[in-house]
Order: sequence, then structure tokens, then C-alpha cells
Amino acid sequence: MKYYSLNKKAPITTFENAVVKGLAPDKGLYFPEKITPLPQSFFDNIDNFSHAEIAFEAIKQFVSPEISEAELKRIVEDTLSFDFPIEKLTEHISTLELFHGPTMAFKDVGARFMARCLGYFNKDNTNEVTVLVATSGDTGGAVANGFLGVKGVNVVILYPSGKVSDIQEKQLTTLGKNIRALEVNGVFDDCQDMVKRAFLDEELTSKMQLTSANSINVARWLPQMFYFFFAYKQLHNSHKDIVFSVPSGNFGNICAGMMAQQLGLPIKHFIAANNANNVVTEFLKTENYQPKPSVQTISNAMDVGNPSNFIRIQEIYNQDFNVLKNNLTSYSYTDEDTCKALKEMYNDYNYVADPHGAVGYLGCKDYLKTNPNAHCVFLETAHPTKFLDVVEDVIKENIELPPQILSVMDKKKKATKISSYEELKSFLLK
Ligand SMILES: Cc1ncc(COP(=O)(O)O)c(C=O)c1O
Ligand SMILES: N[C@@H](CCOP(=O)(O)O)C(=O)O
Repeated sequence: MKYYSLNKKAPITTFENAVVKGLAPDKGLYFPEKITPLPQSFFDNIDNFSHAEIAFEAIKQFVSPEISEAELKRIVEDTLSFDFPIEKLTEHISTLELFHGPTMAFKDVGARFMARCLGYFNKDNTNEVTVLVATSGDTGGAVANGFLGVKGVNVVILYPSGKVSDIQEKQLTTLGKNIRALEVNGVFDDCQDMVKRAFLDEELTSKMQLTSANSINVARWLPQMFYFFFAYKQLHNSHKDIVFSVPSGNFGNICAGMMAQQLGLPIKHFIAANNANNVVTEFLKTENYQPKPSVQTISNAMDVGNPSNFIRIQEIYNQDFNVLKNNLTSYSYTDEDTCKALKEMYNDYNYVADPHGAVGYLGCKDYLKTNPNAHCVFLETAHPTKFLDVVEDVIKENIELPPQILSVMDKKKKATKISSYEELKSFLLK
């Protein structure tokens, strides 16, 4: 597959180059040149396919010919070594649990897939790569875990000081080896801006090969398509009109769902469920896209004021506002709404959600008011214990810590504080 830059001022490139570079030289996000829908026979037989087989079919066209079919099979099998169960809350609402991986957030799949692609491209150990990643909470931990010990790859994670949960901070600051963390005096958008600026800094790029492990990178973004296929496989025999409510921040996950829809997956509609960071909710009301500084919420991983992937969403729908509006509804919720939803799910369905999933659940409830026949799946994007203080305080119960969380609890944080781009640069050049 060839990829072009959405800024349209950079040469067309290969999958390998798009992964190794992360961002195009004109600062644009890469986008596949062509999307070929999967054959009807694939959907007719989906019940007979394993997760790895589904993932292989979904992503094959985007990575070939650079990654051979045999190699791709190995990569997806290795990446998808955990489950993606559906829990049914009501006849009309289900949740797809995406937190059964090593860091208990949906980022694990993309991080593991990308780490394996980079490892494959660097199999001769000739090209050292520095992976820069900005995180509002979960990407950092998943990338740290997924890239730990990958030869020839150094990871630098930027996170906003005081704005990630204690467990998220442990996951991204304690692994050591080839993983280093920078605690930024600012918000997530400052971290993301610094990362993007580094890619354009010739003094840096002439001395090191930089890439991104945010959803900017096609190898981190595209595997998120798999979730929508996995949910469809589990639900299509009992439900028609499947709608997804996706707790959204940087909009990579929902945008990957839209790619799955372009591949022919029968998805009726998308709901972008937002916290108070409501740039897209407002855009759909006003047609005016107005990024603004992010505000802090209890669903902190979605505290994004300028979502990177919105430009990809517009490309998918050919910049046509009306087509986009037919496919996407967006709601925004306060922290108070989120707490009420956490409590309601616990009391009514005995289900312990996390604050991000709770925002997704609210999206389902609002959508079903006007579309009562749909079946709405909200993505449970992280395990509730990653937000222990908030969740235990709301449900008034202690929750058992899973082994993935226990394993980092007593580790010692190691992070370097920075306040400016210049400090990032000198850290990288050291
Ligand atoms: C738990 C959780 N939910 C939702 C999101 C938002 O996902 P996206 O940035 O793909 O919109 C994130 C961060 O990305 C997250 O960590
Ligand atoms: N919510 C994310 C923010 C970065 O999103 P990404 O998908 O672009 O990496 C986080 O948890 O860090």
C-alpha cells in the first residue's frame, strides 16, 4: 500500500516509510491511497474465523507488499494473545471490553502491532530509531510495555505532569531499559505539539531517526480497526443495526472504526462520546472546527483539545459535512454525568466500568432515545482499576487489583521534568 500525506505537500510513500517516519515531511498525517472493501464471503464466514484470521484479512492490504503474508500472520497472532469479550448490559446496550491486554487499555493492540512491525523492519539491527510518544494516560504505558527491549528502538514518552492517574504514571515511568519518561509541565496538547515539532527540527532529524507511536503512526492507528470486527462477529447473529459509541480523545479509535466500515463492515452509525473536551461535538453543531486548550476531567485520557485524527475522519468522508453527519453523532458529558453513569451501571447491571467507558455508555443511552431499535456497543477502553480513586469513590466498594496492575504498584517512578521544547531537544541530543 502506498500512503499520501493529508497536507498533500509530501511525496507518496510506502508502508515501511510511513511507519519509520511517523509523520510526513510536510507535517501531515499519512493516509492509505486506496481502500478496497473485503469480499462478501469474508463477512458471510466471519463466525468461522479466529481473531488473528480476521485481523490478518482486515489489515493485509495496508501492509503489503513490505510485510509478507507469512510474517503478517506471525505478527497478528503474537499481537492478539488476549481476549476481547462482549458483555451485554441490556437488549440494546453491550460493551466490548478492550482492557484484557498487558497494560489494560485498548492501546495495547496498536502498540504491540507497531513494535513488531518496527522490529521486523529493523531485523538486521542497522537502523536505530527513537520513538517519541505523547500520552494523556494510556498510550504511554502501552507503548512502554509493547516496545520494552525491542532492539534498536529507544522510546521517549512525554506526559502531562499531574494529569494522568497514579497507575498510568507507574506504567509509563517504571520500566527502565530502552524506555524513558519526560514529565511535562503542561497539558496533553503541549506534549503532542512538542512531538510534532521535533519531527520538523532538522537539527534533530539529521542526527537521529525519529518516529511516533501515537495514532499519528499508521501502524499504531490501523490495528484499532480489529475491535469493530471482533464485536460484529460476536453480535451479528443476534442484532442488526449495530452502532458503536466510542469514548474519544485523539479520535484514532473511532477513525479506525470508520476504516473498518469502509472495508465493508456493516456498522450503522458512530457516536463520538466526549467529556468536556468537546471540539468535535461543537463542530457537528456549527460546522466550525475550533480546537481549544484541553480541560482536565476524570476521564483524563480523553483530555485532548485538538484531536490529531479528525483530519483523517474528514478525508474518509471526502470533507463532506453532510455525509459525516449522517455517520457520526457526538455528545459531550460532564464529570458529574460520568460519575452518575458509573453508579448506574454498578447498581443496575452490577457492572464496574471505568470513567471513559462510562462516557461511552452515556453516548449509547442518548442515541437510543431517538433510535430505539439499534444495538449500541460502547467500547470499554480501559480497566476500572486504572482509575481506582474515582471508581472506588463512586461505587463505594473496593475493587480487586488484577496482576497487570499489581505488578507495577510498588515500582519506583523515574521521570525527567521538562517545561519547554528546548528542554526536550537537549534531552534527545544528550
Ligand atoms: C481509556 C481511553 N479511552 C479513550 C481514549 C480516547 O481514544 P482516542 O484517542 O483514540 O480517541 C483513550 C486515549 O486515547 C483512552 O486511553
Ligand atoms: N488518549 C491517549 C492520547 C494519545 O492518543 P493516541 O491514540 O494518538 O496515541 C493516551 O492515553 O495517551
